[in-house]
Amino acid sequence: MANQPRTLYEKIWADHVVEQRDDGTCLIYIDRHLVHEVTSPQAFSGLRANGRAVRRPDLTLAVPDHNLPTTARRDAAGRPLPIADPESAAQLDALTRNTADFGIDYIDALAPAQGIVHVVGPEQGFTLPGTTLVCGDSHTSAHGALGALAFGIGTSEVEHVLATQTLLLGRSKTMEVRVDGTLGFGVSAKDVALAIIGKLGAAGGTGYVLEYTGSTIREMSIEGRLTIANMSIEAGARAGLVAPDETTFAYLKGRPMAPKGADWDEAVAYWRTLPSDPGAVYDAVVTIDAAEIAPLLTWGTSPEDVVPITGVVPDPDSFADPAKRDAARKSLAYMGLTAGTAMQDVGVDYVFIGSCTNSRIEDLRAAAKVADGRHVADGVTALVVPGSGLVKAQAEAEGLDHIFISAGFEWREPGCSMCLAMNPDKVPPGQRCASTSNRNFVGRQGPGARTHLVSPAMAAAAAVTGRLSDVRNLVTNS
Ligand SMILES: CC(C)[C@H](C(=O)O)[C@@H](O)C(=O)O
Ligand code: SF4
Repeated sequence: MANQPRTLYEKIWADHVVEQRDDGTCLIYIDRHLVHEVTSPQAFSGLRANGRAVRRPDLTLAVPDHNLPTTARRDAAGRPLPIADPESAAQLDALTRNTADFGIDYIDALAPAQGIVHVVGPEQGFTLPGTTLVCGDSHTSAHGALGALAFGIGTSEVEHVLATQTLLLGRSKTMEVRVDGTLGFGVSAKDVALAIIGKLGAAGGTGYVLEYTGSTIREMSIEGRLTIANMSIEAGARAGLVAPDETTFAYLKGRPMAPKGADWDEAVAYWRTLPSDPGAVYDAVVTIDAAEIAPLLTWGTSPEDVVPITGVVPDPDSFADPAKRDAARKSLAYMGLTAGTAMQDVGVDYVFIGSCTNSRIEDLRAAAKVADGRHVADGVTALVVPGSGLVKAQAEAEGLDHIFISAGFEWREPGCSMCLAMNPDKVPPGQRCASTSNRNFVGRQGPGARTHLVSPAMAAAAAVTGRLSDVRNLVTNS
């Protein structure tokens, strides 16, 4: 059945099978491997212990992001500043040593291109359509926005890929997530991502690779697609794909690690063959009407706990499923919320604009548009953390840093920052944060921290009003 229509996932999979095993699993060739400081140290130790080399250092790229403080990295004289936390310093030193010893490309903490691994990959043109891409990090799903089959792996798999450039994998089921129509005023890719997770549930995508299709996705920038693919894992899916198109090619052309000259033309010709064939069959299909998506946010401690900003804190008793009722009760207690409270009546103490979900230039522009000419409300600490040094430089070239700083936001160095409590940027216990990141789990932003996931524009709206706010009341539709 050579001519049977195939999905994008099936095509990429078929092009990477090295060996099919009797139990149905396949040895899959891995084209790209991203490495960060948290999940790689034991993998390198394993290689050393077994006297192994990295098989394809040229297909491996390392960058520190999770542990790195986002305060100034050099003193006034330009000398590098030491990292205060000994554990972070040790992990960063280990990455520096490991990449040097094994001959791996390394964007170090002081390099202009340093940033969050999932911002850096696409930005450098390291992430390419039709490739298999892995990283010891769950949000590797982001890279699927460019049509790469990209997923997170554990540390032992990191070692396996370093040593062999392959992985033993079982096939996933496919789910089409179709979003059609025009997004309303004030509604962004983040709201689409939250709408999808709200609909699927945090486990709805388990066992599937999602493919995002439909006119809304087609019309979306790569930045927006990255936001959506990034959160695939929050719906339980291992990966999320967007078929490559002209938007993808325009984004990648000329990037430092993208193919050049005749190689580029050849690559684009291949990439054009990748989109799912008409009539290709998915194991499941979900459709969403873009016009029905409002600016959304989370109320609880799972990314599926989604409500429109015009809504209220739900009553746990309103959930049919007893497990969900119980979870909702616990969530409300943790979040310090009472059922029936209007979301817009909830005050915030912190605002975090950053993370691999929402720290690219378009995200910062959207937040700056709201911040422009306003001021962060009294008692609110607001951080803007660009996803990479290149995003930061671009934002500064556009004057966005001035807008943020004069509005009272802190303008930081790139890194994971307040997305997770692995570096000095933490939300104190009991404090509430409007955050553009992707996880609102218990303790995610610090022990006892309360997180509401929002879009960049909504985060800026919360910062300047001091409460969860409808961004549509703060910007004009022009
Ligand atoms: C630290 C890392 C392993 C982790 C992940 O896998 O995603 C982190 O990036 C996260 O977002 O929780
Ligand atoms: S920004 Fe957050 S979600 Fe992304 S890799 Fe870092 S810790 Fe994970």
